[in-house]
Amino acid sequence: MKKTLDFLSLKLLRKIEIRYRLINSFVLVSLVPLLIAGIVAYRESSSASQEKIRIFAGEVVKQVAQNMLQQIEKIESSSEELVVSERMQGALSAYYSGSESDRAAARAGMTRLMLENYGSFEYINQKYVLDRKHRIIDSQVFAQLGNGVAHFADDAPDMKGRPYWGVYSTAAGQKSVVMLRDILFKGNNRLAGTLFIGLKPTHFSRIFDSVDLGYGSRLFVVDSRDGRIVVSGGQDNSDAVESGLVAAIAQTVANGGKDFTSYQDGNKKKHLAAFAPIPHTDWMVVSTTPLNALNAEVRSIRNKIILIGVLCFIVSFALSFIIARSISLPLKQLVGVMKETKTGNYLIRMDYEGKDEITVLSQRFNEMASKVYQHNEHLEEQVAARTRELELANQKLEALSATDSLTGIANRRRFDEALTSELRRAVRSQKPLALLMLDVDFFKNYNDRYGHLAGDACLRTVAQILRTSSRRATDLAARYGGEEFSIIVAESDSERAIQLAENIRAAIENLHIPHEDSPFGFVTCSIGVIAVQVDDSMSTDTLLRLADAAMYLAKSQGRNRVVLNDGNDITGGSAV
Ligand SMILES: Nc1nc2c(ncn2[C@@H]2O[C@H](COP(=O)(O)OP(=O)(O)OP(=O)(O)O)[C@@H](O)[C@H]2O)c(=O)[nH]1
Repeated sequence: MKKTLDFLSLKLLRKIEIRYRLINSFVLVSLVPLLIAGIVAYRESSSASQEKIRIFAGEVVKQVAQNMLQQIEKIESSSEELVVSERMQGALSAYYSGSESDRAAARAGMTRLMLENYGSFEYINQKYVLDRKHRIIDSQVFAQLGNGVAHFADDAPDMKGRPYWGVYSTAAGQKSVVMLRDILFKGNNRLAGTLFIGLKPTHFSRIFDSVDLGYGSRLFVVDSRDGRIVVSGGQDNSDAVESGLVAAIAQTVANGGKDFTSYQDGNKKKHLAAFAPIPHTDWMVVSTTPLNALNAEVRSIRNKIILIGVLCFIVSFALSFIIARSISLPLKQLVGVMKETKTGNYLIRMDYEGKDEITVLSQRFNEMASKVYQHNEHLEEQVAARTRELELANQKLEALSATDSLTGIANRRRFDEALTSELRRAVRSQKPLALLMLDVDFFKNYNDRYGHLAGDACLRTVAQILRTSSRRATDLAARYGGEEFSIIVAESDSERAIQLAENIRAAIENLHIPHEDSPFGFVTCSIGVIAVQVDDSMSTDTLLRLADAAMYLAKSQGRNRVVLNDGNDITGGSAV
């Protein structure tokens, strides 16, 4: 059970978008009960209408049959007195056995008798006495009428003493409801004649003329032997009923049914029929109701239900659409902004106005996005700070790697790089490049006398002089190694280079740093100078070698002096 539920709710339904799930559920919830109620109501009201007509029409036909019987019995009982009356019996005896004058008198007597008995009844339009051969015993009657009446009487079944009721139509089409009654001689019980009483059909139809069952119902009396309509109500002028009706009644009666049946007419349309037999006759009072008309009311209810259903569908669809939208749209928005964060955009925010779960979710998302954004910002700041620190450290490292730790001026590495690039530049610019090589005189002695630390201090002082002397941006003073220093002087001719070297030498000398183990009595230096027009063939080694040679020449010439090597020969300087 749980598995099925999980499969339906967590797997199958989740393949459908939320809004479609919601719309479907709304529509189902609103329509299914309505449909069920509608179908039930339709069925109920349909069978209720049929039941109503069954009871109502059943009662009506019974009542009409009752009233018809009363009328029939009334006619029958009055006729019974007439046929046994002395005047009728005497007139008939005279008719059969008297002379011609007696027969004529009998005819006249019977005519009078009939007039006296029935003349005052407006609803009786035919009143004859027929002889044994069914001829009308009245000389006034037309032969054609006489023949019709005779045929009618001939065709009537033997009712074994009871009156027969049938429908007689004249040649002119006038219809009468006729009672035929045998007249017997009282003395010998032999047949003397037949009483023919024709009544206007309206005499019976007025009984139910005013009865209206509604639903297009018809009410009539039918002869069950031939299906002919005896009398019918209202404007109904039909002569006979549909054949299906009589058969259906006969079938129903044969199956034990008493008062209700249904049948199909020639157009295959179904009708309901209530019937009630009129005792002592072959007649039935029948009421028929077309099922179609009966269901019209029900159909109208059904149509109303359909209309309400459609309206409910539209309303529920609109409602469910709005509600589904209120859920799915913010969810979609949420999914959208979440996707956006994949690109790193954490400044995006959800709009939230409401009190539902999605609002809470949106708020939480916004808070989370803010936090992530702040965290990222902080992280970026940290990274930037670290990068700056790293750059500074790198710069420091770079400076350190290019600086001599003792003197603070450029070291040998830095010097080599600078010399290489200045050499290239000088080749390109075709301007002279000068190089000074400086060595502290008798420095071993200085160390030995004053100690290594004093030696270091001395080297720092010399370096300071070099730094302050090489003020041009392109000049570079470096510790070449030990107590040796070098200065690159770019774009400089020998004159300026010698001048610079001389300034340095003099500056060191003028410091008068005591050096008791030097013939000068204080710290001095020897400087070799080169100032050359360089070309592609020249290397840094060549330059250094030339400068070195000049410097050693200065040493060999007595120290504390500047010697120029112009590339051709070495020009010895002298102590100033
Ligand atoms: N205090 C100190 N002494 C150093 C340093 N580097 C080299 N020296 C010393 O410098 C001295 C160089 O001596 P030498 O090359 O023999 O030459 P000199 O004594 O200067 O004599 P000349 O160069 O011929 O005038 C050595 O005694 C080294 O120990 C240093 O960083 N600090």
